[in-house]
Amino acid sequence: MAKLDEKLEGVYQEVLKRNPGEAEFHQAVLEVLESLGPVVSKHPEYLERKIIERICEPERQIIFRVPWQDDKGKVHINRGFRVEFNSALGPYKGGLRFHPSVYLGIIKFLGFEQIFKNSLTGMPIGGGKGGSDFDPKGKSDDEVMRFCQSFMTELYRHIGEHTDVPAGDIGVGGREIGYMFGQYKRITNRWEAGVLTGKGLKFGGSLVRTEATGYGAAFFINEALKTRKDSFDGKTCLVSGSGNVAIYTIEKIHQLGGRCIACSDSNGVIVDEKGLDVGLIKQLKEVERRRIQDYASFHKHATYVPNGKIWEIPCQVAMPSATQNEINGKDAATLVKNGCLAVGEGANMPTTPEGVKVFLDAKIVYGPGKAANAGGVATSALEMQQNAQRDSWKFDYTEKRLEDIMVNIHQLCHDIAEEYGAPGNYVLGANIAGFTKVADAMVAHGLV
Ligand SMILES: NC(=O)C1=CN([C@@H]2O[C@H](COP(=O)(O)OP(=O)(O)OC[C@H]3O[C@@H](n4cnc5c(N)ncnc54)[C@H](OP(=O)(O)O)[C@@H]3O)[C@@H](O)[C@H]2O)C=CC1
Ligand SMILES: O=C(O)CCC(=O)C(=O)O
Repeated sequence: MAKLDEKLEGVYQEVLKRNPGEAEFHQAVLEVLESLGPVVSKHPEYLERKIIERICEPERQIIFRVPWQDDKGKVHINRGFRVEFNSALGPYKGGLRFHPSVYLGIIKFLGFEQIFKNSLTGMPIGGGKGGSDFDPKGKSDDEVMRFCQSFMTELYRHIGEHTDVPAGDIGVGGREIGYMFGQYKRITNRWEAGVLTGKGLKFGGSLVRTEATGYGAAFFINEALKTRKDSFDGKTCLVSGSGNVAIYTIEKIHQLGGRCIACSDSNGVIVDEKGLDVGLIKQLKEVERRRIQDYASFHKHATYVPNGKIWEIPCQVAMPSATQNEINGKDAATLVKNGCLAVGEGANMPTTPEGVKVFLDAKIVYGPGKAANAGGVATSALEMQQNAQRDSWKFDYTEKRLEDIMVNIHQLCHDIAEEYGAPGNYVLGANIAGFTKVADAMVAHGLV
């Protein structure tokens, strides 16, 4: 682990003291602070004005009760969160996660990452994140609807197209966004498309938003491979998860000439050496809401490995697209030993600090989540633009906008890494580029 600059060490110790028990948040903060030593030497005003302390302290944290009834009439109480982290560049923007593991520390790490990611997109969006410890798995549509309505019955008073614009994340897709939009409209009596993104295409959604995070991550790694005179062509790839990000990462890798041979869920891994059948995965996961295990009953040549470890399968490109800390130091060493040339993070913070060190030391291509998966939120900002114009753009045009944004993000991270004497280090490039823009805006806004 890099040693922190003395002044930044003080900031970090304060973060630990003020936010006890929030391990994921501590991890996300430390990773950013490790990159900022040379920045604060060059810009002492950031320290004088306590910009870093301010960035580490959310502007507002909302925690609320979410009561709902299941189909049998039994009452359940979940906890809802929205952390409005930083609005220096625009309204708070970031997804909602519904997963039983959710607690304040996870929402804060995600919200903190979102500040820098959103800055990298070049769009006018601040950082925020929210969610609940509600588990949508195994719930009926009606149960999910009642939960979403109860969740929005509190959340509506904190959000708005110029204030805070939530979207999806783990466990929150088009169905959940639709129910929440309906409840927002009902409570406020406003048809305000820009209040949520990831909406259905018939009521203000944008083409390409569904595909954007996965496609964007593949575009980013494609750019990084080009700097090494390489491409996806003919590469064997692994993509963890089998949700929104995973599905469209696989699809774009195939379009770019690679072959994904495995994906996963929290129960196991599916391996298809012929290349995964994306159409089948979409049908199983998006339409029928089944488990990835069922893939093997449609393709007899594929194998399902219960509790399998996807990172043990030899590959040239790995795209973790499930959840945080899914690649540890040992997994990273295995990937590198097996010939992996590039890792692109579709998920947020999927690699532990030990794993990141392995990738950086090995000097393979390593695209950290806040840069590589920024295509989702960038396309959400494009959805906001279309809503503001009361317009809807064509698929090809919107996809080209996404690709251009990802090419720019790659270039920015690449150039900043070179400028700071660490060529090829996209972690440093993303942290410094993302941070500097927010910090300069905060300086300009005065002490707020
Ligand atoms: N959706 C978006 O636009 C964006 C998402 N991200 C990040 O991408 C990642 C995936 O999100 P998304 O695809 O939207 O979510 P989905 O809910 O669509 O899919 C999540 C996938 O990851 C697996 N998964 C989730 N939690 C765990 C866990 N604790 N252990 C093992 N597997 C797990 C799920 O398996 P199972 O069904 O078994 O739980 C599922 O296959 C997250 O890190 C998210 O923060 C980043 C940027 C934008
Ligand atoms: O589209 C959005 O607003 C949020 C996407 C998101 O949650 C993320 O980038 O992690």
